[in-house]
Amino acid sequence: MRMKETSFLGLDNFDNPAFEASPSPSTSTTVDVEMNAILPISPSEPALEASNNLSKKPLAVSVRNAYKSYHKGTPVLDNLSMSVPTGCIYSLLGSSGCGKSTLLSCCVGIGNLNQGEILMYGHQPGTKESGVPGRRVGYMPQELSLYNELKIREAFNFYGRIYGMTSEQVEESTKFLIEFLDLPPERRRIGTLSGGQKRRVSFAIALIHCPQLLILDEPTVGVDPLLRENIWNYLVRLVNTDGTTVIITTHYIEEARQSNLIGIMRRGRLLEEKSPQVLLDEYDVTLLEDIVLSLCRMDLEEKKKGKGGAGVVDVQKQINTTVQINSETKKKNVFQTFPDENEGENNNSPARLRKHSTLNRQDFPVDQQTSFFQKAAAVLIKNFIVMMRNIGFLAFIFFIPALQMVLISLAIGSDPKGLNVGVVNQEECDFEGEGWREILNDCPLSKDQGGTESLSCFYLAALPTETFHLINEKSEADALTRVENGYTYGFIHFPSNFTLNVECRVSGPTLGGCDDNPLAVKLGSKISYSLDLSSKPIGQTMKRMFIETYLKTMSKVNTNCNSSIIANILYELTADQPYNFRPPIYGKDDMSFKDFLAPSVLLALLFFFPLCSSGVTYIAEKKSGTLDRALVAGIGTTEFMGGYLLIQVVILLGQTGISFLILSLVFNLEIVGSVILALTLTVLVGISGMSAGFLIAVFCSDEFQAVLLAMGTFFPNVLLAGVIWPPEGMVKALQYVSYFLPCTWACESMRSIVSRGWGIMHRDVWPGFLSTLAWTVVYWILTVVVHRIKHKM
Ligand SMILES: Nc1ncnc2c1ncn2[C@@H]1O[C@H](COP(=O)(O)OP(=O)(O)OP(=O)(O)O)[C@@H](O)[C@H]1O
Repeated sequence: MRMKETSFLGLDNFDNPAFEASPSPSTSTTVDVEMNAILPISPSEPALEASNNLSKKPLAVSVRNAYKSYHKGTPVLDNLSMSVPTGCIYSLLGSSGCGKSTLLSCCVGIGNLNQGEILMYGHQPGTKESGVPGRRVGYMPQELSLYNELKIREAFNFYGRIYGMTSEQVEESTKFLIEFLDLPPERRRIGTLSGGQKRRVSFAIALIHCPQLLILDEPTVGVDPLLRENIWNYLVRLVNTDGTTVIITTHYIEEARQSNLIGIMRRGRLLEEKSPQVLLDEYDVTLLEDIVLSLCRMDLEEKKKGKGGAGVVDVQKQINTTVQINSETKKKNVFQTFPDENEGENNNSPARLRKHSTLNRQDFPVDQQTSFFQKAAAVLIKNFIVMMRNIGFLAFIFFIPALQMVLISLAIGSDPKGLNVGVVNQEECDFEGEGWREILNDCPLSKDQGGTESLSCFYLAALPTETFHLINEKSEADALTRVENGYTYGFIHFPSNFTLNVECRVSGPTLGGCDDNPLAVKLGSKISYSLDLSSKPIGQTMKRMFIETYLKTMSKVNTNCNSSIIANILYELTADQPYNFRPPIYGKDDMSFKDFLAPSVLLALLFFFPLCSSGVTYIAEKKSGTLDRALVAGIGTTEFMGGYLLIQVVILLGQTGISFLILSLVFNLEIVGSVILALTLTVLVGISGMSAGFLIAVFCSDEFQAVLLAMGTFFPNVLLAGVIWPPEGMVKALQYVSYFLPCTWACESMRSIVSRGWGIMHRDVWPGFLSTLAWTVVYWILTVVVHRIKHKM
């Protein structure tokens, strides 16, 4: 025989308009549970009367034909209907994984159904009228969902602020909850508490604002029996005196006797929804556990048989077996029914403790909303405390971009040093002898003037000692072997009579001693370089240095030889070329690659670090459940992220200031234009990076994924945005791609400010600001939209 699913309280008719608003669960679909032997016995009269009273109350929560599956897999909620009247304790029971937490998360609005409807006080969660999320509900998720860095009092303050409580109200509530739940002192940091203590703090947070609706996912796990008893007594009292509605899940089945209604779930369906007594009467058992245990057994058996849908096993048979086992092992109900709260109050009785707190629901009217600024301030203060608790990490975060800049400045852009270069000099010059560099003060062309008469010696002496380490070679063959063996980066060759040939070339054969063959003179006056150019930066440095030194040498010859005729001609011929570089309009003659790199790398770093930090922090909040909890408490996406944004901006200001200070003081980066403009652009780029981090975080469920994604975007951004090489050097197609990257315009703008001194109105400057702002807006819109879609809020 097929049995109708859950008839609410066992009754089919409801006079209450709230029930009429939605289809009666009694008319909902049937479950495929074969109840061969079940012939429910009529419940006792008092049980039925209690059920009748409940059915007259309006519904706090109404779920109709809920269907949900994760990733289009097996349904977690399968056509489930549930009705929770106001002012009652509703216990959701069922085996592990049957969908209890999923159902609760959909009720509070952090999960969403694929089909069906949930109404909270007659309205969909997420609407203002439902009051959920918001101060109407106190939610305790299954995970602890606590900020380990906060002290107990600070955690209470955080949620108190979200609910719009005054500090006196929070104080009063805190005092009561600490005493009632036997919590450690309020100054204890949550991270140092035991698992059970943390769970109690989590429970206390749900209670702090005396909510109208309490949704508690396994609040009594890890709590000792005495305290469990107190908690249940307290819940009963809340229901009886304040009219609070409580939905609770528990695996301590017998606890649920204290509830007014029990919903038994199995595989995403609600099999029963009745008062405990009605259930016990109907199934003719003494323990609720017997009913649930048998359902769990059925699950296990079906899993073994590989069955998918709801059971086809004989429930009554299962229950009978369970009862047999239970009666052998447990002669007595281990979980005593709690004493009435008014009977014999002991010192720890919640009824007595409750008298310490004068707070009540009227202090927090549901229709009064906490303002945006109050909520954002709550997040901001919480973030600030968390940040200050990790002071070492904070210092690291402050200095990390500056440290990276120091590394980059030390490692990139400077000329290579200590390069081994061989010298094959067939002219006389003992350049390894002592004091040979002093010849730089000589005139190499005239012995009369005390010169060496060796232009080669003069040239070698002028080569920068920091860059080159010269090694005397006997022959070109030896020098070549050393290059081939990797000892030297090349060698310089001077032919014999190099100086004479140079003079002959300048003054002609009249000088005397010159070769008659002009070609021989020409060849004899040439310096030859044989170089290892496999390393472009080293090869280019060597070439540049050799030519620059040659030009300098000739200029020195001219000066040192008192502008003798030959020296003059020599200088005219070699050093003074028919072109002229006037002083640079922007930049400097001796500008290094570092000067090009520093401003743009700083921007790239200050985009990347906030991106990672905001992304990872936000994901950590998501994973720990604190984000969901804050959302249920009434924090909106914008308020939550706004609170983060402000704190990140403070960090960003620190990072930017330190980086600029180090760059200009230690590495002499000269900012020609407005420093304020450069700083503003950097901070804007950082905010843009942070916003990109939030966007990444809404897509990723794991920090590792987020960091991988961030790194994946970092390199294209650095490579294509003109950070280390100007876009003009890229192939045309990539240049177009480059214009659509978040840092390209900003980098160009930054260079124009730093090296050219241009202002905001310049056509190369304002696009950097505009594109950064535009990207930030795009990130925020996408983040909020995706977040809302995911949470359906
Ligand atoms: N985010 C998720 N993605 C995929 N599957 C999920 C997700 N959350 C829950 N589930 C699956 O949905 C099913 C129901 O999970 P749920 O947490 O609602 O069960 P439960 O009844 O609360 O279990 P328990 O009593 O052990 O807490 C489980 O099979 C679980 O693996």
